[in-house]
Amino acid sequence: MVTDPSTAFIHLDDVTKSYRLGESTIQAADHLTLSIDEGSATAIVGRSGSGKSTLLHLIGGIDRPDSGTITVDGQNLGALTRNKLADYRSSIGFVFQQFHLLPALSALDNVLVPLVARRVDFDRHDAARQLLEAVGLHGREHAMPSQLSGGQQQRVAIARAMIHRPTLLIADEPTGNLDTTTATGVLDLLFQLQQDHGTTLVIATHDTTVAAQADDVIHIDSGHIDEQKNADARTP
Ligand SMILES: Nc1ncnc2c1ncn2[C@@H]1O[C@H](COP(=O)(O)OP(=O)(O)OP(=O)(O)O)[C@@H](O)[C@H]1O
Repeated sequence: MVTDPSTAFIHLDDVTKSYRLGESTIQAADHLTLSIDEGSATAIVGRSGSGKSTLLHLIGGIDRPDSGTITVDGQNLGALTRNKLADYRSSIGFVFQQFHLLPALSALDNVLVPLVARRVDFDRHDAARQLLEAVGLHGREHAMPSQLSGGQQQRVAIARAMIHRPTLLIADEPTGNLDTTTATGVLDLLFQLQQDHGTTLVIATHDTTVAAQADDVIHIDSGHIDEQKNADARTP
């Protein structure tokens, strides 16, 4: 668990983000201060509308805060130019509730999408095949998304999120569209990949069982932190 913000991989200091909705203002991030360790798995839990996605969007550089600072891997996101922020965003692996696979591309080609126009020092096809095998889809490389179940499509999406070897993986309700058994398999896979690759995982979920697998759990309500605690459930 993080004790020193100066050594944290992700640090938010007094971050706010509000949205105007007609006459009213919604405080989606309400003076958030938190730290996340490199290589850890952090669950963001809270009821619908509590601000989980907002927090992930701020960490992922998809949204900019109204005030406060966000530092990731030593970079102050607020100080980055538009191009540098785009580079930062593309360095992250994102997994969403909707799988967002390209329907005209095979599983293998979907996994390769993040590497289009990117120079890499590894064999991209080998890497994609290995990842599809790691997510349990060996033999389904050439299947089209429409030929895969929801759980299998999410596995492809996870492989796609990992293909560029991100140091940070952000997952927003990744099991929201899956039945309980399939969801458990997908979560186990995310945590396994996180451990195997030393990736920092930040996962937002309604699913309280996720908390038991995470290193840290941040409870949010109405945009502010109710509690940040070490789940202390993982065997060393
Ligand atoms: N673009 C937007 N414009 C206006 N209000 C927004 C916008 N995005 C989010 N909100 C509001 O901000 C609050 C937090 O939303 P957010 O999506 O972060 O919650 P959440 O915890 O991820 O919810 P869910 O679990 O339902 O996805 C909500 O009240 C939501 O309606």
